[in-house]
Amino acid sequence: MPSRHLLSPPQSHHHSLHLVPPLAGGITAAFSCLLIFLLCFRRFSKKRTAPSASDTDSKKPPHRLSYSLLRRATSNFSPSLRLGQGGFGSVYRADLKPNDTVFTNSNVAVKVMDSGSLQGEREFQNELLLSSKIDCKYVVSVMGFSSDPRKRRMLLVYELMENGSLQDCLFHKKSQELRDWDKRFMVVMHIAKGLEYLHHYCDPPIIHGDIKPSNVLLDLGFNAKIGDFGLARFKVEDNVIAEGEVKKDGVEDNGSVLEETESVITTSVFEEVSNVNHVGDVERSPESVVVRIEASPETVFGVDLSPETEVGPVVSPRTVAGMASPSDGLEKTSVSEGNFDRYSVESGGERSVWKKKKKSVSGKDWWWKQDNGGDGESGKVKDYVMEWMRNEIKKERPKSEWGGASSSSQSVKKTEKKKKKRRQLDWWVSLDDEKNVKKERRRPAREWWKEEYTEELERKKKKKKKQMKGSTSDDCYSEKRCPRDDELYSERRNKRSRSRSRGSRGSMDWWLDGLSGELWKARRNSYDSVSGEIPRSGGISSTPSMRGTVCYIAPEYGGGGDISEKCDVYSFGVLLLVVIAGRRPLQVTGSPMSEFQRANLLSWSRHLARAGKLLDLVDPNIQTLNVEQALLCITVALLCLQKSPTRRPSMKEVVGMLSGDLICPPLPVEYSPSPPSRAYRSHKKVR
Ligand SMILES: Nc1ncnc2c1ncn2[C@@H]1O[C@H](COP(=O)(O)OP(=O)(O)OP(=O)(O)O)[C@@H](O)[C@H]1O
Repeated sequence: MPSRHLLSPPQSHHHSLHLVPPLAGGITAAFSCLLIFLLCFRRFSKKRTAPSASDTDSKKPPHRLSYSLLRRATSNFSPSLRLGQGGFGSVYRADLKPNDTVFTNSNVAVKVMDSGSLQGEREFQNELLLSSKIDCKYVVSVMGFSSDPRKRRMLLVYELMENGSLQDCLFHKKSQELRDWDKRFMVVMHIAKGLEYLHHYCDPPIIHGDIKPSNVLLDLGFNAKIGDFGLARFKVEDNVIAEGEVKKDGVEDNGSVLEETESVITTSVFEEVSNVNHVGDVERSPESVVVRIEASPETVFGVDLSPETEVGPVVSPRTVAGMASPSDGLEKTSVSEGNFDRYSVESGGERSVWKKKKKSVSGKDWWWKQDNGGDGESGKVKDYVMEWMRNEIKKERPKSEWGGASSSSQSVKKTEKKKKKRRQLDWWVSLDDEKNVKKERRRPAREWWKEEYTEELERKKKKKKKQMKGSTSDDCYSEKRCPRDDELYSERRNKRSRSRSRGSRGSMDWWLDGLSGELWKARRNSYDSVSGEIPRSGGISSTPSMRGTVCYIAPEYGGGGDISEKCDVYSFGVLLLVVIAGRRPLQVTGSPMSEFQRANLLSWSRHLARAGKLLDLVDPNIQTLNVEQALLCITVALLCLQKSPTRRPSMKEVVGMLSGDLICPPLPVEYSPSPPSRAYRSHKKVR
């Protein structure tokens, strides 16, 4: 028995040895089948859930091309082939010979970055790095590049968008096609889908950071694509900082590598921002404000774009995010309290350099400062816009009608004195007080303003009453009275500005409602691609800064606050209004006063919403208007423009609402023509 017992195990072992290979093989095969199936399923489901993703099979990284090839293709960068001028370079049409490249499309656009501009270099690198991650038919694709750091040559090759930018088509060419509502709606949908792709289908998600009409390009069929990723960045989850939170070292971290880098910002017109519209003979709109960061790209980015460097997707998001926002710390800190390594401001040859300070103020503070017209540089945005508007009025005002105040130098001096005194008071009133202003001309504006102002005061009173009753509901659309969006947003601001008198939110504050941005460090002006000129000061629409564009930039982002997709959503809201209204966000046209109330598109649209006249916003040039769609678009835009980022819809929701897949919620109470009566009834009950 023992011998049998002893023999049997080897037998069974031998037997099992025979069984193991097929069994293991079977398991491995089954496992690998399962793995393959899962992978396929994931890919398939990703494609199905991302309808906005490109219909191309795979994204090819941008090709390196030789400088001479691109020079030949653009006839030595002939001015006749120039498509437009951006903040940091010119864009040319290029005709590549089929033998020269691997591109199927021989017509391309070549952007020649200005040499010696650090911001230009930053944008060049950003575009390349992000393009390797983007594969969407609603985004302009970067096909190639040419780079020679020693000669400071940086060129980007894009797919050619035959109809240029949306800005040009809307405001300069006034394209006939865009008079068709369906085309406009299609453009809006494409932009929304492009953003939806960036926010929801990119891995990691990408925040564009500078959505505006000049960064939307149109192809032959007026299909819109989002371009210019110079300010874009990857969303880095672990980098999210709670509202107002300051990191241990006192500096908010936005993934910036520049905080540790000694750099110099040189802004030659910094001082001009607050009070100048004209420099020399050139009419300066806010677009013409320049900021340059001067440092070698190597020290700033730590990236070598030497000819041997391959551009591919081997860059970690973290690195890219850092690279995408190298100026964050620098800007942010310099905006608020001069917390910077070295910040140099040149003005009229004068140059001063500050050393690093330790104290830092959060981005929100910056915004409050802006809004409050607080001291420091940031407060100059409002001053500047006020100044700009005054100049606009003067320009628009015919001398025969308004002459008294401006005809004699004496009266000009008096007006100047008055201006200074009344800057903190009421701007509209100061206008009214100007000598020889015909009563009948000023009355409508004044009455209109009074109406607005009284409404505002009444709303504030009501708000206070409600607060005293202890309304705490956070649901905007619930039956209970809920805090309005701007109530939520301004709660903190009110706390900070207790020192200000209660009624000190003057008409200018109301008028500036929704205007945000960083005028003082706006980057170089982009020229109109058609005229090749600096845009007429008919509007402050395209004022790009290193963090976005005035009027398009979300308030929380402008101050160096946390960047999120909701910043893009806000910019999209502005863009949506611009496309529907066919005008710039800030624009004075025609006779001074009658048009003046409409000058700020954002506050005008809010005013119309409250008055229940949303359709008045629609561009009168639009033919075959689809009223329902137009109303839907305006409603979505207003939802996107809510000051509290959390209340703004996501781009997925925006696409859902615009395409009719999602039901659009009603407008927030502050935009409703009449406050919901039930809300008040419920309060009475509480009483
Ligand atoms: N791929 C393209 N196809 C056709 N035209 C283009 C293309 N890219 C740019 N352009 C034209 O060149 C102009 C300048 O573009 P660019 O991206 O350099 O600057 P911008 O976006 O207008 O300004 P900024 O860079 O200051 O934001 C655009 O307004 C557009 O008219």
